[in-house]
Amino acid sequence: MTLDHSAGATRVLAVNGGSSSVKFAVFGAGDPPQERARGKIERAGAARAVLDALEGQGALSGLAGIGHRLVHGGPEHTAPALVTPDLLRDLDRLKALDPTHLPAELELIAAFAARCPGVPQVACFDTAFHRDLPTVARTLPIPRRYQAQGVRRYGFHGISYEYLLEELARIAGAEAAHGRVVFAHLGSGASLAAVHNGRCIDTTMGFTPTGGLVMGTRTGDLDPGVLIYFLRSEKPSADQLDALVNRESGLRGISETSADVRDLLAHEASDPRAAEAVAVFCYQARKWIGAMAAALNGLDTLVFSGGIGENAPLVRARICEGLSFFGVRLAEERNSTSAPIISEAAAPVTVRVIPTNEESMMARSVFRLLAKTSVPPPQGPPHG
Ligand SMILES: Nc1ncnc2c1ncn2[C@@H]1O[C@H](COP(=O)(O)OP(=O)(O)O)[C@@H](O)[C@H]1O
Ligand SMILES: CC(=O)OP(=O)(O)O
Ligand SMILES: [Mg+2]
Repeated sequence: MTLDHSAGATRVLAVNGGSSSVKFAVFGAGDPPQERARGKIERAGAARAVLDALEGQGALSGLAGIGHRLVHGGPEHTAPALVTPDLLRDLDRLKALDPTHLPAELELIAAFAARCPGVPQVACFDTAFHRDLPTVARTLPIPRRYQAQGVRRYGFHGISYEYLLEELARIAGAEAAHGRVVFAHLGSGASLAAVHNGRCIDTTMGFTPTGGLVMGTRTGDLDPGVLIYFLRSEKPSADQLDALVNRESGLRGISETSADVRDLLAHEASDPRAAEAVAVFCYQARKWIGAMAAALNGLDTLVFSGGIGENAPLVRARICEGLSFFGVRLAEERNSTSAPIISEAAAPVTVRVIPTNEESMMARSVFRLLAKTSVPPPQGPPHG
């Protein structure tokens, strides 16, 4: 990638540390921020390797700020926040809530602090979008004393949802964005959010990103009795149980071959296990969309996003197949090309495909926070 290193360039780097890869993008100032470069480091391994790769691509010079996706903010962190020693101490205590994402994300922040001293870092929380979940949606039916420990439903993918909501307002207008909207973020992690008047009123993931809809390698919601059965029959350790529900299950577990919907679609004609995995995914997504629409007392807009939602017309068609009873009707041709609107013109529910951009949302948050707190950009001429 090539970056504009001209003097005075104000750039923000957004780092999206996922469960299996690190995505990053560099943005110049603007509303929306202007994307200058982007990349993805697969199976990133160590934080140092990520930093070396970014440095090699010139992404670390002349930065005014760095935004990080933090999957979990716990009950207290409900807005993007400047990274400080206090915040880091606090987040360290939250690691147990999401061992799949949080430790690696904190490691990245530490590595950036060492490599880019003086550049402010901003933590953007996936849970923040869901901060106003109504009590009925956030309460877990377990003894009340656990609430004090923060054991409740949080919801995730919030950076993506915030971006999609802003995009929906930009593309379709404020009225549509304030209507009853279900966002379907279907990637290797997958969830849905029910949003009305810009407020998230329910979502499928709960206490951790393991909950809700079946995913690439995660179970989604599981009858707790299944875990009790495993605990008694196989006596797994906590780590083994974690690996079972987060890495060995979902589409990978059902198909016994792959967590990737592309592979499963390619083999569904010849391998019934692949066909079953895709069928379970589509069936569950349909059921959950129905549940979210019930929480909203109806549906005006359905938005597909994420790697699967943006790129798999067949999956979208199968999900929507059984939803015609409440007005979801796809236009086959538009769906096959992943057009911005894929529903029939006269259908009561407008179905859209909006590519998500968590990095852009993070950059927006960093620019906004830097403007508000007037943290001075690092001095010295840009290099690289
Ligand atoms: N053309 C495609 N057809 C079907 N599925 C796709 C396609 N492209 C990507 N995907 C799915 O999207 C998933 C990745 O989605 P993405 O949102 O990038 O995930 P994450 O950010 O969680 O790593 C892949 O595992 C794959 O299943
Ligand atoms: C929150 C979450 O599940 O993130 P990802 O889909 O990136 O794994
Ligand atoms: Mg993702």
